[in-house]
Amino acid sequence: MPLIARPQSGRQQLIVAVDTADPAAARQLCTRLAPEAGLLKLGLEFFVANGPAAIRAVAGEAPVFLDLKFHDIPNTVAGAVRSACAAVRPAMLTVHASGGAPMIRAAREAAEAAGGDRPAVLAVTVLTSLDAATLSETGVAGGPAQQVLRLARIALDAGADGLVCSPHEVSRLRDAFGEAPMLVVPGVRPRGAAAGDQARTATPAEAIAAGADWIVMGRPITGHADPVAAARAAVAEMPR
Ligand SMILES: O=C(O)c1cc(=O)[nH]c(=O)n1[C@@H]1O[C@H](COP(=O)(O)O)[C@@H](O)[C@H]1O
Repeated sequence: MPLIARPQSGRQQLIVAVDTADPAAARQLCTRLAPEAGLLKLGLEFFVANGPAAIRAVAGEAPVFLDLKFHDIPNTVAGAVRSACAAVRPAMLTVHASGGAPMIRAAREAAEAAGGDRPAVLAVTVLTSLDAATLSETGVAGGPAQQVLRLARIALDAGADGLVCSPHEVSRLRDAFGEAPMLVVPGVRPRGAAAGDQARTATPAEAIAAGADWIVMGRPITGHADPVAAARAAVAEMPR
């Protein structure tokens, strides 16, 4: 069962996060941006408002990254992965690495059992919105980089195909785990763009140079007056 191919370079490495509850706006963004990107990411905001059938309706034939960040007991996550595979046929989906090894294993097994082209199971490590102080309030000592490495080891040993991390941890993950894990990297901001609620950020050029396979960008593209031009500018920045 083939997984999504690792992108070579350029626009294949861009994932656009289409975060809106409005199906007409989502459809317009997807139609305009699918030719500019490797995947379209649809997540909680769109899914909760519109459901799984609407994801296929707005994305068409474009590969979809279904970002619902499952985090529950293994049986429930396995069921959610089965349902997601049947309803959306995503190329990628997310679970929280902090759900632990049995949960991640259950997600991988459910993805394998779905048949056809199974989705890549990505484990979200430490959210890019968390800085060291906010993370430590949750009881995690040692800072984001240490926690990302800890969760990455658990996730990869339990069968995750890849990891979601901030640009700040990419080179450390490559040093520790080599080329094998797919690294999907949000928290990416062109120079001068508003960080918003993102805490651990870098530019598209920095994230790709550090070893990201894909970068995820939402608002700097979808909130731009010309989303196609913003997507092309991000791709133009990437080292080849
Ligand atoms: O799993 C994700 O994609 C994700 C993980 C993470 O740690 N941080 C993060 O921002 N994301 C997602 O990446 C996208 C970033 O959007 P912007 O901040 O608008 O570029 C959002 O859809 C987030 O849900």
